[in-house]
Amino acid sequence: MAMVCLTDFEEYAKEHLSKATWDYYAAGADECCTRDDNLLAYKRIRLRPRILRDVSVSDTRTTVQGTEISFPVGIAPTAFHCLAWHEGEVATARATEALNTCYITSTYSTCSVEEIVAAAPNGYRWFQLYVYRDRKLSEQIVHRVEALGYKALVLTVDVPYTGKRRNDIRNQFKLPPHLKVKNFDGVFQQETAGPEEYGIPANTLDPSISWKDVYWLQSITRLPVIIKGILTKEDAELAVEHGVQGIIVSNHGGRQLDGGPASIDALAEIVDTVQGRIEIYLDGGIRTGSDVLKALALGAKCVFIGRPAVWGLAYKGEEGVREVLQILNDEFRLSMALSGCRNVAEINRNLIQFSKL
Ligand SMILES: Cc1cc2nc3c(=O)[nH]c(=O)nc-3n(C[C@H](O)[C@H](O)[C@H](O)COP(=O)(O)O)c2cc1C
Ligand SMILES: CCCCCCC(=O)C(=O)O
Repeated sequence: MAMVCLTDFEEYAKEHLSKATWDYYAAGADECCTRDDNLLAYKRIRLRPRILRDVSVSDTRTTVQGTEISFPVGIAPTAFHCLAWHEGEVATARATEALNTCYITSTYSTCSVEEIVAAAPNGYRWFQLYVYRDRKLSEQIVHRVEALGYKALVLTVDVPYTGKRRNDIRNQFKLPPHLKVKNFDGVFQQETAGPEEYGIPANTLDPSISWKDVYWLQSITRLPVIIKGILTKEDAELAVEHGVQGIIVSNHGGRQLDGGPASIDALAEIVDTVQGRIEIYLDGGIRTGSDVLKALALGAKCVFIGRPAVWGLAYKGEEGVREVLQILNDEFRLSMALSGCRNVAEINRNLIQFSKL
């Protein structure tokens, strides 16, 4: 079967994964309004293409946190890759190394960070962190990833509690016993008396985290800290004031608060507030190269894909993720050229038709 666009991978994954696994990856919170709007919002945005600009050569390279990547699309942190493909995050890491882009490894990976780095030693990676009630646990993983050469910490701030995902509840979804959250093998896997979520003790994440924990994190690491899950200009301003190096505008793929904005709709006010003081990235609903172009035109430095990477894994492991990234890269290059941009520096807000917003 010829895979032409990311939806082809989605259809393949839906057909080939077990229902419970598919439902977990696809899930949005409650009525899934925000999840669905993440995609629809791109379709409401229209572009203003420029013509006759000699687009015979185009360059999709950019930098994130000072490091060059081949195009402005990376992989967002998603949990449990071994559910989609037996090699799990090792395959994802190899694909992103091959395509020279950024892979944000989830705290809840089913391969350990050591296995991931060994499999793709030259890959460019950030580590996504959840803050635990037991700060020592978070501190230990921070020091491990620092020693392994991870280049930034992505602090996820939109999960004080897990959103209500109806099908996961109906399916009583949990990680099967042969898979583990490998970074915490022997810690999370201990018998616990309390309730579990997804096979993980439910009370591990700390719902009391606050801005002072950003200072705490900065005090235990020399890595740049990037906050993932900001949707308002007020919080963006606080992030800058707290000295972080980046923001990922994100609603967690619509899996947390239902009724919040599509991430692309939240981007402009954040960009306008931050005024270039730190880098702004975005995830949520990116499915085509023109989505990438729109996000960059509205001020994102780079975007990240969540579910499409998992669909690629379900299709053919490393090769599948490579194909997903390559298709997005090709589509992005074409959209750039068709709108008159020769490189990412030429992408700006003039490309957006505001009267249609
Ligand atoms: C199955 C799944 C698991 C996820 N796991 C994590 C996670 O462990 N940590 C995290 O910060 N975000 C997690 N996310 C959110 C993603 O990082 C990202 O925000 C979202 O998937 C982007 O939307 P998209 O799937 O439409 O690209 C997860 C999302 C999905 C779909
Ligand atoms: C106990 C919390 C599990 C969170 C799993 C990963 C995640 O963020 C998701 O959206 O799913």
